[in-house]
Amino acid sequence: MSKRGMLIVLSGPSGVGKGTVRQAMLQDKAQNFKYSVSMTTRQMRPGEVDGVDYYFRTKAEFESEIANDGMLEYAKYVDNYYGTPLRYVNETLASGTDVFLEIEVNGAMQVREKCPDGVFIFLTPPDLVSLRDRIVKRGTDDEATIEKRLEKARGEIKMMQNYDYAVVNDKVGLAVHRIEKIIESEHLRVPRVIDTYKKMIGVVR
Ligand SMILES: Nc1ncnc2c1ncn2[C@@H]1O[C@H](COP(=O)(O)OP(=O)(O)OP(=O)(O)O)[C@@H](O)[C@H]1O
Ligand SMILES: Nc1nc2c(ncn2[C@@H]2O[C@H](COP(=O)(O)O)[C@@H](O)[C@H]2O)c(=O)[nH]1
Repeated sequence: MSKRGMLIVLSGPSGVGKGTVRQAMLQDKAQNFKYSVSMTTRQMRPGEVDGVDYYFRTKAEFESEIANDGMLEYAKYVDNYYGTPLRYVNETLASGTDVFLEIEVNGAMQVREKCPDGVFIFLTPPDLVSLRDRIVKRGTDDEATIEKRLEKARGEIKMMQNYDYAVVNDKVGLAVHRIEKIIESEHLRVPRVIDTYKKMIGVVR
């Protein structure tokens, strides 16, 4: 039986750079995880592609997925639904491949309940001024939305205590390196490798 994949959850306030870091990690051919594309009811931003950046759905479609138990987790964030389709995560983990979720804190806590052996990483900004700068420079949100996102950021940063690791995104390359080290170490944790060694002991005897 092949070993089950590891679930990696990355959270952090809006604009901290989760998407940027994840994309940089996906460029690294040595990384062997699949990104789980989320579902959302928010408007598509210029350049975003349905099925790549998100599955863009209506509120009714999203609520029907919830009713059909199709979501691993979901949350409302700044007036829209966001959630993780369950089937892709289950199938990918079962095939032995790691799955990477990039989700906000309330959804992450739902995942924590359901998958306590996941690895929960919180990406932090160096400070709140840099966070604001990043959201403003990204240019995807109007002033009112930026304020709502920043207001949420303080509460989200408090939730860091519920995560296993905190990684500062000062420089993208450094943040990527830190997360890659975490993933590498997590793969070596005894509960994850014990089955392999049990087999070895069986052969020795
Ligand atoms: N280390 C960094 N230094 C400076 N700018 C950065 C850094 N990391 C990301 N950025 C910039 O910050 C902006 C926000 O990044 P990104 O969209 O990846 O954030 P996010 O956390 O995924 O946001 P959201 O949760 O809203 O989707 C982008 O313009 C990105 O280029
Ligand atoms: N609980 C979930 N949160 C998610 C998911 N996908 C993305 N997100 C988070 O939503 C906010 C806003 O994202 P944006 O693309 O509108 O800037 C951000 O914190 C994302 O990480 C999900 O499936 N579940």
